[in-house]
Amino acid sequence: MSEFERISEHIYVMHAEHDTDRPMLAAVVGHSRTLLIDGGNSAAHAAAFREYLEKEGVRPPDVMVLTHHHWDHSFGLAEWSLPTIAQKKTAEILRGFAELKWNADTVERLVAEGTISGRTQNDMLAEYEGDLTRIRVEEPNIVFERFIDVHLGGLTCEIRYVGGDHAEDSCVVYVKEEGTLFLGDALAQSVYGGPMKYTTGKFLALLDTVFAYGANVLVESHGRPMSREEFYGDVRRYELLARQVLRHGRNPEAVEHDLRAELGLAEGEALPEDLAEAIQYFMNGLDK
Ligand SMILES: O=c1ccn([C@@H]2O[C@H](COP(=O)(O)O)[C@@H](O)[C@H]2O)c(=O)[nH]1
Repeated sequence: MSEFERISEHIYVMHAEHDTDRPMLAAVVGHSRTLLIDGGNSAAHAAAFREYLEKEGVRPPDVMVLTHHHWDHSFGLAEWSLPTIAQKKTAEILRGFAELKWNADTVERLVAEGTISGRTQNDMLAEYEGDLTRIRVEEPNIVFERFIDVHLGGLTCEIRYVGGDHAEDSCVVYVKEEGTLFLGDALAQSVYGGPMKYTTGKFLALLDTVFAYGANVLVESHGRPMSREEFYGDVRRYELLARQVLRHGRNPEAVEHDLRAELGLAEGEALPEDLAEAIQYFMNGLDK
């Protein structure tokens, strides 16, 4: 069941849906322009958000930005017929995807070569109801390298390339006057091209970048909007973990031991599952 919400005076969202891996879509509405953040994973996903915005009487999007190239954020692009802003690498990757003839064999080949995962293949099959020939990919047409600002009338969205493990082209979008930072999936581990990983240096540098905004609300594409306090509380656990990995290197037992002490876990109390997985991702990210 799709869930829509006006999260502030100027920001409307369609929340993430996990069944077919639909990320959050957002519309940032200024006096003279509306910016759409991400295009969705399919025409159906895009249409659901557009219909909600119409129903709410919101000024329709004038321009879109992609947070990164992954299918779930970009394959709905064609449905919107909008000027689309993307980082240079995002545009390059989607140009390559746009040239493909999409069908089950193409997706099978992309899985075999590690460009996407078997889980993505399943998510695509679910979203496109088994017919992968319905996939349409379009290339973005406004390309930037490091920063671009979008003025919406009384609101400025600062788009910034940050990279990271999840996708080499990840960007964040800061709605300055609202103090709201859209993180896309920038803080997540890698998902394609081998075992999932976090690279300690990249992760800690990214956290510094994120903290420097001093945002009041932080939004991850597959999560719920969080207050600064909630977000810092959650991500701080990963920061502590990354610092233990810097200290102990390829010694997961020592990492876990000291992390448990820092988190104040009692003897016999289980390490939260997400952190146990993340230890493995950080180990995978260490140089061989
Ligand atoms: O652990 C995971 C998480 C996700 N995937 C697949 O990758 C794509 C892109 O990742 P996002 O975090 O959703 O952007 C996602 O649609 C899943 O199909 C994965 O293989 N393993």
